[in-house]
Amino acid sequence: MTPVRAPSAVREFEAAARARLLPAHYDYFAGGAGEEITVRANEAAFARLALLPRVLRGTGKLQTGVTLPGGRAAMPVLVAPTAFHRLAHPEGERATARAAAAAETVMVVSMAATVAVEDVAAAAPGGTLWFQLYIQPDLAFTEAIVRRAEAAGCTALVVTVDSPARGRRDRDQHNGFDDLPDGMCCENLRDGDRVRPIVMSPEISWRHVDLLRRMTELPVVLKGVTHPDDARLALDHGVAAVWVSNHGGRQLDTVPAAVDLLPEVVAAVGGAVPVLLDGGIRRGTDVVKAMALGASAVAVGRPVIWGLAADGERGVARVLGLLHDEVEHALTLLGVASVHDLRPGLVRPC
Ligand SMILES: Cc1cc2nc3c(=O)[nH]c(=O)nc-3n(C[C@H](O)[C@H](O)[C@H](O)COP(=O)(O)O)c2cc1C
Ligand SMILES: CCCCCCCCCCC(=O)C(=O)O
Repeated sequence: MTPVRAPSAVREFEAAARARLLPAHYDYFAGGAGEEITVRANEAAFARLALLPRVLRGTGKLQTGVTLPGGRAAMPVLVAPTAFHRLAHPEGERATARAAAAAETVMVVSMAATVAVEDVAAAAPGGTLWFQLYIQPDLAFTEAIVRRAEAAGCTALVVTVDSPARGRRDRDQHNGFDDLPDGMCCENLRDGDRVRPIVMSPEISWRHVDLLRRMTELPVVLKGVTHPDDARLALDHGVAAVWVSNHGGRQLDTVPAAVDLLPEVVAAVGGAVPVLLDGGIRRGTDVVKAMALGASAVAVGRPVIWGLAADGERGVARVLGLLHDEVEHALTLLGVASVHDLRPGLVRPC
């Protein structure tokens, strides 16, 4: 009998995950807004970028660690906030957090997590957690959530600003996916004996970012910036980092690929704060391309879900391990010793 091999590339986890997930749940994780043009563009844009290695650089020991406002990570790949991990695996966000801590990277806990942020933190003592927030129009409730994140030991707040409304997800509408199974809920939305719905409000504005900054000492990272003018405004409003993201193509369809937006945002930020990026990262070569174009670190959403659904904590650990190994391998072949030495000249369109 032919032995079944463990996936040797991140992309292989998707098939393993799909085989284990209910079809409607697979569609929720994999899908995006509208025609999913942006979903596809995110990955395709990396394929259109070529790497141009240098030779005989005597690089020796490699350096993949990065220091960010909310702490240090041993690899430049963070776990992006994604909702509903218990749909993928019974251990849910606990398993993800353990794997992220073992990889010594940051896990951004979604406000829509199916395990409470306190329990995620308890599952992975010593891990670095950031908390992702959708600012709720009820500011007292927003503040209560921020206090929980602080008390749980989160070291940064990631405020998602690309969601003044929910994306139109055709797959979810077709599948009638509009509720979580019994016994599962957004645990961070508990308010006394009820669980509030997440409100995505078009009324949220820069004024709320200012309010939030006054509410907490935690560094505020703005996730979902695509326009360079917004990156400049973010600096005016004192954010600690700008996160370029089109939400994995799940919000406004036909927004350009995230990596194509990166250079203009990096230029607008001008080194004042770190710039993070997510969307379509599936290989170590994608990571080094993004960093060569100015990202301080990147994050992965779906790859973590695929690892979790395929094999729980072990699957997430393998996904993160593969990406780490591939980053090191790409650095070696590029003739670059440190992720901090990646420069735009190493990348060109093809
Ligand atoms: C299933 C799923 C759920 C997500 N949930 C959230 C969320 O709760 N909060 C958030 O800010 N972004 C959320 N995102 C967006 C991710 O943080 C990230 O921007 C995106 O997944 C990156 O693209 P990638 O999946 O190609 O890596 C979600 C993405 C997916 C795929
Ligand atoms: C269970 C039915 C859907 C409820 C929608 C809540 C959205 C939570 C935010 C998750 C997210 O950002 C995403 O991209 O999905």
